[in-house]
Amino acid sequence: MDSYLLEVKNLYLTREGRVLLNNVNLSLKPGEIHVLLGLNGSGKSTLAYTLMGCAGYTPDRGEILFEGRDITPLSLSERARLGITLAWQEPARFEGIPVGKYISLGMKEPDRQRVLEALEAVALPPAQYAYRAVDKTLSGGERKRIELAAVYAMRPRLAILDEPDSGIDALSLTDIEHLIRRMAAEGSTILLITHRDELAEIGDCASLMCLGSIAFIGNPQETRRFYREHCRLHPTPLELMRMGLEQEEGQA
Ligand SMILES: Nc1ncnc2c1ncn2[C@@H]1O[C@H](COP(=O)(O)OP(=O)(O)OP(=O)(O)O)[C@@H](O)[C@H]1O
Repeated sequence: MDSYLLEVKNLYLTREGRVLLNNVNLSLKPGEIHVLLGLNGSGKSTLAYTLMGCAGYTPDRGEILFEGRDITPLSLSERARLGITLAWQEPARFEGIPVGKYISLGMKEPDRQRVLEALEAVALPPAQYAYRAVDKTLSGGERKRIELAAVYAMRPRLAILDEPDSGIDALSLTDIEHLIRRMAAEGSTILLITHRDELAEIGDCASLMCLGSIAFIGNPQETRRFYREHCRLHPTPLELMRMGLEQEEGQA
């Protein structure tokens, strides 16, 4: 029997009368890179916040298991202590502190060498960036890379990366891919959230989220194809039903 690092079972979340997560089921094996694709507004970030235990994202029903343990009742900081981390879509601003210090905030023990490695891993030359202040003179893409460096530096058990590619140019997309592979090689399990289907190729497995549900799970090529053929912003009920049928046929 497979043992999973993360198992999401029958997760539902309703906010302001809207069902944002609708019976989500997802399993990640240790060391796996799992890509979660989906259009804008399909519920990817909502799932990320719910997995992380963010305030206001307590599920109505369902379970989140981490190494077989039910972590659904745990707070964000308790989950962080288990080694779960979320790289936000909009990186947090700690105005004024040096970049190197910011990167070391989440590390169990200060390790200057690891901070420098983390900056190199996101292609930011340490000599230029380690002592520079985290402030509005950094570009959006630089902030994003610093956030990723901080996640890398802390060696998380599970890293939830919410659109690490947004605001980053095509050239540095390669750096991001490289970083994600490196994290996985060092033992982190990755849930990579994106709506750029070309990024799915770095996954061991890929899922597609649609209207708060997982509409398809397969290998990256299958999921990409399904995404390209079926996903548009407002699928009709008939299209949704067809998606369900095709997924079932694919699994039969
Ligand atoms: N706190 C909230 N209250 C009500 N609706 C919300 C709340 N948070 C998110 N939503 C809605 O839930 C839906 C899913 O949003 P979410 O941010 O999870 O989508 P997403 O797939 O991450 O989209 P994107 O790719 O644009 O980041 C959207 O329609 C959004 O407006």
